[in-house]
Amino acid sequence: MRNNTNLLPIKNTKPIALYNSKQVYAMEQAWFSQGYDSFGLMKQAAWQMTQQIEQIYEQRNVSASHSTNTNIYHRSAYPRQASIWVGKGNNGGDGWLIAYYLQQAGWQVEVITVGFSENYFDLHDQSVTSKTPNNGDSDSSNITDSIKALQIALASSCHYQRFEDIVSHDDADKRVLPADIYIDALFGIGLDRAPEVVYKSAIKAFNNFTQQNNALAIAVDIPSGLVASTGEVFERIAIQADVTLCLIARKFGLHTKDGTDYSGDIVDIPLIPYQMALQQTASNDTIPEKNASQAFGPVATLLTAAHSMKPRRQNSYKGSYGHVLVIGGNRIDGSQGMGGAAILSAASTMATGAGKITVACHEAFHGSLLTSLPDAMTINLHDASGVRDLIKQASVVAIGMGLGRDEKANALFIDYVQAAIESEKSIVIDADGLYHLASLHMGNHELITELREYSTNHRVCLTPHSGEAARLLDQKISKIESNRLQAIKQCAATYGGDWVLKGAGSLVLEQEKGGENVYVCNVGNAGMATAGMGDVLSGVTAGLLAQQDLSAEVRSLHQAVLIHGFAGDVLVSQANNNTNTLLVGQRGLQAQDMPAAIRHVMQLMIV
Ligand SMILES: NC(=O)C1=CN([C@@H]2O[C@H](COP(=O)(O)OP(=O)(O)OC[C@H]3O[C@@H](n4cnc5c(N)ncnc54)[C@H](O)[C@@H]3O)[C@@H](O)[C@H]2O)[C@@H](O)CC1
Ligand SMILES: Nc1ncnc2c1ncn2[C@@H]1O[C@H](COP(=O)(O)OP(=O)(O)O)[C@@H](O)[C@H]1O
Repeated sequence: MRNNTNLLPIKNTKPIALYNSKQVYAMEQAWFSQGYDSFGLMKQAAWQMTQQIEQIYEQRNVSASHSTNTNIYHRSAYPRQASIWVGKGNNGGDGWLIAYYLQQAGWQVEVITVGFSENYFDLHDQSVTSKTPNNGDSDSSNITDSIKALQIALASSCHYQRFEDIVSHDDADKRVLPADIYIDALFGIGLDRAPEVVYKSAIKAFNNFTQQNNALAIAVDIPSGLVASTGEVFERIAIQADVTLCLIARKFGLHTKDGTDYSGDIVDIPLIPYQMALQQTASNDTIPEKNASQAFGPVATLLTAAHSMKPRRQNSYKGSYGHVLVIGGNRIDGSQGMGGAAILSAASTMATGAGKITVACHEAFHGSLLTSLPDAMTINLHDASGVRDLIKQASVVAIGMGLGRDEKANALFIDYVQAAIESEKSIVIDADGLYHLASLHMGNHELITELREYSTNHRVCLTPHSGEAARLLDQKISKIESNRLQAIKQCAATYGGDWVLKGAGSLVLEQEKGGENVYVCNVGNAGMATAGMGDVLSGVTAGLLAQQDLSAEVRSLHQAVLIHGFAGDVLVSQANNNTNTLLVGQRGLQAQDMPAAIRHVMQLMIV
C-alpha cells in the first residue's frame, strides 16, 4: 500500500496525467522550439529541486527530533551533508547543479561520479582546460548541458570522487561522505536498458550507504534503474528512493509494476507549461496537430479517488438493482473442485449492492454456497437449458471463475457466452473463461469476432493477470510484464471490450467511441496477492454493472478496480492504525475478508 493512499475514496483530487519518456522529451523540445534555452531549464530544474531538498530535510529533521525512535533519520545538524551521485547524461547534469546550489546554501557536499573516465575532468574542468592547449574535446560545440553543469560545480570547488576509484579500495565505505541525504542523479528518463556493471554496483552501494547512515534517499526525476515508460526494473536493481522529485510531467513508470516499490513519495516539479507548449506546437506548421496530440496526450490517468454515489431511492425494490448470474465453480472428475471461486465472486457481487444473484456452479458446491451466502439462488452449472433460461433473466453474466479447463467446460463457455450475446447482457469474463477465450482465438473460432463486434455496443469486461494476458496474446509472460501498457492495448485490439491487467498498479483500458481511456490504479496492496482476490474483482465488476441506478462512471471497470483496491487497503490500514479490533495485515489477508470491506467502501462513497 502506497504511503499516499487516500482512504477516503471519494475525496476530490485532480486526476494525474501520466506520460512516457518520449512524450516528456517532446514536451522539452516544444519548449525549446519556442526559443527557451535547454541549459536555462536545467538550472531552473536544479534550483527548484534544491529548494525542495532543503524543505524535505527540514521537515524530516523536525519530525525526527519529535520522535522517540532514535534510529529514525537524523544525523548532524550542521553542516548538513549531501552525497550526490551523478551519471553522464542530463540527469547527472541536474545532480552537478544541485551540488553547486546546496554548497552555496552552506551544505557540505560530495559528488560521486559513475561512468566518468579518469581524464574526463581534465578535459572539461575549465580551470584546467584554460591552462592547457585545446585538444578538441573541450571545443565549445561539444559542450553539453551536463558538462556545463559539471564546470559550474567544479569552478566552485565542489568536492568529487569517481565511484570506480572508491570501489577499488577495501575500505570503500569509509571513503564516501557519510551524509544526511543521498541524491540519485545517475539516470533519468534516458535509461533504456539494464544498467551496465559499474552502474549496478553503484546503485547497490548507494542503497547500502543510505541504509547504513539512516539517511534520506532522494531521486532526481525517477529512481535510477526504473524505466520511466514501463515501470520495469531490470534484475531488481534500482535506487530505493524515499522521495522522487519528478520533473516536468508525471512518469507512467512511477506507478505500475516495480515503480511503486522504488519511488517513495513523489513531489512534482512541473517546470514548464507543457499544455501551452502543446497548443503552440500544434499550431506550428512543422508538427501536424494529430502528431502533436499523440506526442503530448497522456498515456494514462492515475486513479486515486473513486466516483461518488447518490443514496438509493426509497421507492425501490430488489429488481431495481439488477440480477447477476455467476457461472463457474466447477468440479471436474479426478481434479480439485473450484467452488470457492464462484462463492467469492458471488459474495463480492452482493457486497456491492446488486439486487439478486444466482450462481450456476457444480451441484457439489450448492450446500457450501448456501451456507456462506444464503441470499444466493443456485442452479446446476451443467443444466445447459436451465442456465440459458436464467441468462435471459439476468442483467449481467459473470463467467469463468473456477469454470474448469476441460472440453466440457469449453463447450459450456461457448454456449453461455453466445446466449449472453443473443440476450444482450453485460458480460464479465475472468479466469478459466479467459483460458477458453485464448483457446478459441488460437482456433480462429467465430465467437471471438462475435464478441469483439458485440463489445462495440455492449459492456464486456475482461480481467486477466499477466499470465492470462500472455496466453490471450500468445506471448511470454516476461514480454507482457516488460510492457504492460502495450499488452493491455493489444488485448483490447484483439478481443474488444474493457480490460484490466491486474497486478501492482493495475492497468484499466476502457473503450469509448473513437478512442480509449487508460488508467493506472494507485490503490491496493501486496496483501492482495493471494488466491481468490481476482474472483472478488470479477464479482465487484459484475455487481456494479448490474445496478442501473448508478451513474455510468460508477458502473465502470475502473471504479470496480478502485473499490477492490480500496477494500484491500481498508483492511490493511486497520492493522496499521492499531485499532482494538482483530487485525488483518498484509500477510494473512484473505479473499474471504473482502466482502465486508467492499461494503464499507461502498458506504463511504455515498454523498
Ligand atoms: N533536457 C532538458 O532540458 C532537461 C532534462 N532534465 C534531466 O535530464 C534527464 C534526461 O537526460 P538524458 O536524456 O541525458 O538521460 P539520462 O540522464 O537518463 O542518461 C542517459 C544516458 O545514459 C545512457 N544509458 C542509458 N541506459 C543505460 C544503461 N543501462 N547503462 C549505461 N548507460 C545507459 C544513455 O546512453 C545516455 O548516454 C531527465 O530525467 C532530467 O533529470 C532536466 O534537467 C530538465 C531539463
Ligand atoms: N501487489 C499488489 N498490489 C495491488 N494489487 C494487487 C497486488 N497483488 C495482487 N493484487 C490484486 O489482487 C487481485 C489478484 O487477482 P488474481 O491474480 O486473478 O487472483 P486469483 O486468480 O487467485 O483470484 C488483482 O485484482 C490484483 O490487481
